[in-house]
Amino acid sequence: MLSDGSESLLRLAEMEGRGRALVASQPLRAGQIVLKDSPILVYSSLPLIKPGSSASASYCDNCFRTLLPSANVMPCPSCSHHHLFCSPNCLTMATAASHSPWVCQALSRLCDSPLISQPLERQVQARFLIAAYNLVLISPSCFQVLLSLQGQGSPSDASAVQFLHFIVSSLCPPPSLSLSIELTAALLAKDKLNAFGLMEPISLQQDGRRSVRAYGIYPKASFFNHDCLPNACRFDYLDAAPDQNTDIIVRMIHDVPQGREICLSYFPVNLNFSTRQKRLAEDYGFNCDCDRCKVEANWSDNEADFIDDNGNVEAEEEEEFMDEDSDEQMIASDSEHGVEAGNTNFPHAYFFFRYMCSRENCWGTLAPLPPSDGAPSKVLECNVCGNLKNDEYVR
Ligand SMILES: C[S@@+](CC[C@H](N)C(=O)[O-])C[C@H]1O[C@@H](n2cnc3c(N)ncnc32)[C@H](O)[C@@H]1O
Repeated sequence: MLSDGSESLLRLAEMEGRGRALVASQPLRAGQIVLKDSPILVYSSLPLIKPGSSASASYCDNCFRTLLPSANVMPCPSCSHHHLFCSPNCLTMATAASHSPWVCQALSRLCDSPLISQPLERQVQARFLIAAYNLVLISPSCFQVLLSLQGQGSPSDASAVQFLHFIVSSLCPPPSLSLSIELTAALLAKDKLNAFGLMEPISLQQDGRRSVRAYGIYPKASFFNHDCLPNACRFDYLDAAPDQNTDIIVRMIHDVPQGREICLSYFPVNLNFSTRQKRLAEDYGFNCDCDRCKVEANWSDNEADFIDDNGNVEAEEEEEFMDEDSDEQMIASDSEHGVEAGNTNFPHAYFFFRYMCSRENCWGTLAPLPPSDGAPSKVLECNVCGNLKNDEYVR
């Protein structure tokens, strides 16, 4: 199930109340790469008819690299809806896979349908469905993997499911697959629970907001459960990696012992308690009772304000944990990763100070670069903006 050597670092386990989970099968070190994963599908997060303004970035419709003005961009010769590729190689690869003749025709028909007046979310869901049904044609085994992921569909999504099912089955039914509304519902649920967002370059951030350029389904990384204080985080290098640029890697944020579950945070760690609880219940269908939530559930509104809605640790608290005496206590609570270890009511302040990116409006998480020759790296990398920072705790 887990390949590339990651099977010796992580094992798949069934955990009560959490489903499948990835657990450290040996002690893991800060910065260690515990998983490399390739997507079974990647799809654009842009509207079906892409904005033509020069302010909006354009991405290769195969590898999702940013298309630079100087690039030798190749349009799809068969469709009129702006599918662009960064090289002849990407065009050839796409024509045989993600932009197959059926996808090309299906997207063209959707661009001429009532779907284009629907909200962006609906259009992107349609893009996912087309990519998912295309898997049946280009890689039936990957389609089976997609079906095996968590997610069954819920009544709250019924109207979106009905609409998308009607549009796809009437305008562009996939060959050799009998569509059912149950299949559409299950696929959309799998997308919602498992898709990873691949962000736009930080240089395109507008008003402090950065959008997703594409979504990918990563079959092994889909087994990571959530923790509001994650011990690992994932990185992608869409514009930087010379090949297989849509692969992701997961690196440890700090050391963990054998047997510990390895978790990611499903969203930026700066969100406050009530926002996190709401998102996890509505989008992922569970109530989080991680160590951080156990502590924050008991905070009064006043204490909750230690972290404002933007994730800033407020001055008084920051001073407190930068104090020499409290420093050790917070290191201790972090290494235990439990609420018992600290006797402050903000035991995870240390995590924010050390592992949250300080760049304005970034909210990324920092993980050390991989250890070299067994020694921990002194450099932390942000998984959102890519900034590198010296880790003052590593001497
Ligand atoms: C991406 S999947 C993670 C793998 C999943 N456990 C499985 O069995 O395939 C996301 C789903 O896992 C479950 N999950 C993730 N984190 C959890 C947590 N901290 N507590 C309980 N369930 C969790 C929820 O059902 C969530 O919708």
